[in-house]
Amino acid sequence: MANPQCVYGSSKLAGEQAVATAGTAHAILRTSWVFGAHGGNFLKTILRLANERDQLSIVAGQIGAPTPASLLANVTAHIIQQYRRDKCDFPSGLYHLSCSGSTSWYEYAQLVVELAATHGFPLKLSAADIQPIPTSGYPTPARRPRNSQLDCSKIQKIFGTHPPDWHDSVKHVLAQLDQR
Ligand SMILES: NC(=O)C1=CN([C@@H]2O[C@H](COP(=O)(O)OP(=O)(O)OC[C@H]3O[C@@H](n4cnc5c(N)ncnc54)[C@H](OP(=O)(O)O)[C@@H]3O)[C@@H](O)[C@H]2O)C=CC1
Ligand SMILES: Cc1cn([C@H]2C[C@H](O)[C@@H](COP(=O)(O)OP(=O)(O)O[C@H]3O[C@@H](C)C(=O)[C@@H](O)[C@H]3O)O2)c(=O)[nH]c1=O
Repeated sequence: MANPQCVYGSSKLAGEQAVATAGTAHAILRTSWVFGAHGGNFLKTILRLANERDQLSIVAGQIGAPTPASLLANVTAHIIQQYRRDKCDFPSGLYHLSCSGSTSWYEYAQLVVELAATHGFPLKLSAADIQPIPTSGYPTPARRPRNSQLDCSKIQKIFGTHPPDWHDSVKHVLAQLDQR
């Protein structure tokens, strides 16, 4: 059951409820820790900071699954195609969609720096210079969930989605950034 921890979470839940009660076919996708080659996101923040600083402190007490924007785009396109095919039988509802596996922000940052080094990105630090810290060590105005993992079995069963492992998606985006 949803239990929003902050104003952002409450606003997302209100949006979901408005869509679900609007009386039309719909698919609501809940996701986590979105990243990609475009726009701002944690992966790109770490690449920038790793080129500016010789040490980083990253929260280790929050877990989740990094999820590429491309997965969300591809699955959304697939769902829309299915809606066009079977309008009357469309399985409207709320779905979870994230990569498989899970990690902490700390381990995620370490992998980003390790991969960045193999691609020859400019870096002032290595993965060993990243320190794990508790959530209290990185205070933010909005409370962050300790566990952002999502059970994605429903979208797998209904739409046949098989999310990739988060490591592979991070590797793919680093390779994309390398080609720029
Ligand atoms: N980032 C994450 O980890 C997660 C994000 N989400 C949800 O995914 C969605 C996208 O998040 P994220 O990519 O991080 O957000 P960003 O703030 O990076 O991007 C939001 C995008 O929406 C556009 N936008 C904002 N308002 C409007 C509007 N009124 N009409 C049309 N376009 C608009 C912005 O356009 P412009 O650039 O022109 O301002 C921008 O391109 C949000 O709903 C967020 O709550 C959910 C879970 C995790
Ligand atoms: C830059 C930085 C971040 N962090 C931590 C803070 C936070 O817990 C975590 C991620 O920080 P960010 O500011 O990138 O991301 P944050 O805004 O917390 O990310 C969230 O965005 C919203 C929209 C969501 O829905 C979530 O799924 C999630 O992706 O990393 C550090 O510990 N040290 C650092 O130097």
